[in-house]
Amino acid sequence: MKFRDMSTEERLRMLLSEGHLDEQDTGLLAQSPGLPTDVASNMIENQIGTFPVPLGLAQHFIIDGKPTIVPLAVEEPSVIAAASNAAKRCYETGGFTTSVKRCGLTGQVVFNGTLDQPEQFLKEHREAVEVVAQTAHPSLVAHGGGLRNIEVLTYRECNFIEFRLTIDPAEAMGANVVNTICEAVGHYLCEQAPSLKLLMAILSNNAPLQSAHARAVFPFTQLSTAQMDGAQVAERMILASTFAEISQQRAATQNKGIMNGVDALILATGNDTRNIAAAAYSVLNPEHRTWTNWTVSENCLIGDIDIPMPLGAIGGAISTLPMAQLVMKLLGNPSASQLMGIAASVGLASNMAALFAIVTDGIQKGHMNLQLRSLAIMAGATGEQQIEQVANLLRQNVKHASLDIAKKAVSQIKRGSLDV
Ligand SMILES: CC(C)(COP(=O)([O-])OP(=O)([O-])OC[C@H]1O[C@@H](n2cnc3c(N)ncnc32)[C@H](O)[C@@H]1OP(=O)([O-])[O-])[C@@H](O)C(=O)NCCC(=O)NCCSC(=O)C[C@@](C)(O)CC(=O)[O-]
Ligand SMILES: NC(=O)C1=CN([C@@H]2O[C@H](COP(=O)(O)OP(=O)(O)OC[C@H]3O[C@@H](n4cnc5c(N)ncnc54)[C@H](OP(=O)(O)O)[C@@H]3O)[C@@H](O)[C@H]2O)C=CC1
Repeated sequence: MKFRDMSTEERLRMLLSEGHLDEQDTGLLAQSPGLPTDVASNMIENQIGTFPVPLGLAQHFIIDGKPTIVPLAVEEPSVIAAASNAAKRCYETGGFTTSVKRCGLTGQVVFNGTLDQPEQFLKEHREAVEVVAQTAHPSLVAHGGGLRNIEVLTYRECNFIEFRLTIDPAEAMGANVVNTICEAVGHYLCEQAPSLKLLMAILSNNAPLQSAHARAVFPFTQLSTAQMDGAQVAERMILASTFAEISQQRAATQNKGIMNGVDALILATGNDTRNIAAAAYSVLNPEHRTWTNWTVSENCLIGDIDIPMPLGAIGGAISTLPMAQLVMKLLGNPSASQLMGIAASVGLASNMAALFAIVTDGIQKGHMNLQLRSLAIMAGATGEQQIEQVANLLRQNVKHASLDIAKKAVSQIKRGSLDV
């Protein structure tokens, strides 16, 4: 029997019998916490288990005047603490204010060939294309979405013609919906112009029309440290962000920091993380290397983020994963537009906390402090008391904390020769 045709149980038995895994391993895989095997095995191919990551709650968020619990699914320590930390520092000024543009996704129907008068061709077939699009996915129109625009682009020098569709996915992320419509339109146009060869009919993950803006105001009083007053910290944070605009190396790190929160929220809601990353990074260029902007006004630091966020509140894994449904419930069952605003706010918060840390105490103080517990577990520490014992030991000389030192501490504790 082919691997693809086996049940999950049969695949585990095979891995066991061929010696790839032992019984403890297959027992771990069979547990599949939070996601029944019959759901998981129908979501992906060749499924053997699930891969849980921790789910936590970022606190102190007020978004558009509403206190919001923000569930984040993430494997990295300090991401949730950082987002909460930033949200707390703008709590008294009302938290995050968002605005969202949700005007449609782009579908590309691309042909190899030429047309003498492409504009005229489109004009003659526009109405029929609209009917084809609607018939391809009638329920989308019922949900308030559907085809919004068609334009034709010619690439004469390379012999391509593209019919570019703008499709409103209503509350869905919309990839399947858009692909279905594009393919139907592609086949229809082929029939109308036999000189054209359909090359592809596919969603574009460049989604400038599905983007979110968030703003937060951080009073200088919330930024001061033992060494610097709030105005100085704000100035240094702006400088750090300015440096990201001129240094590709720094921008990559700043953007990773923004994605810490965004990606964790996207994952937790069952949205497609690759889609959001592709859309977000596709708008960056040497003139615009990051999504945030920091300014100062009236004794406050003001943060803005503008980021493509083509996500959905329904469909795909959002509706299939029980955990994603639970997360949506914790978020107050937001609409797709509201979720876009929440994601942008978390991205802005993640950036704020990271900038604040790196221009004041440095990232290692806060981040490593939390990372040490992971290091202790990696070194083999078990149980709350042992993990904290090892983390404490590493904390005493945080600059030299390493897996080796952690392992030595664990073995000493296990032998009873270390008392921290
Ligand atoms: C780590 C902190 C938050 C400590 O910061 P702190 O000032 O010591 O925190 P605090 O103890 O004063 O607490 C402030 C709030 O933070 C939260 N908080 C604080 N600690 C915890 C915790 N243990 N568990 C849960 N929540 C925590 C919590 O909400 C708390 O308020 P409270 O609820 O207590 O009233 C701070 O140093 C920080 O924000 N650092 C930034 C960490 C960061 O950005 N991590 C991401 C990983 S690094 C990275 O990926 C890329 C990066 C950073 O390089 C990107 C870039 O360079 O731009
Ligand atoms: N390039 C990319 O990024 C690609 C991504 N994907 C994947 O596609 C999936 C997302 O596609 P998507 O089309 O959103 O998901 P679905 O295929 O699940 O489609 C969404 C469905 O939700 C139903 N629905 C119910 N209520 C609403 C509403 N209010 N608004 C809109 N739809 C509603 C509709 O079906 P009904 O008829 O029942 O009402 C609709 O067809 C993700 O899993 C993604 O990973 C796939 C291909 C490419």
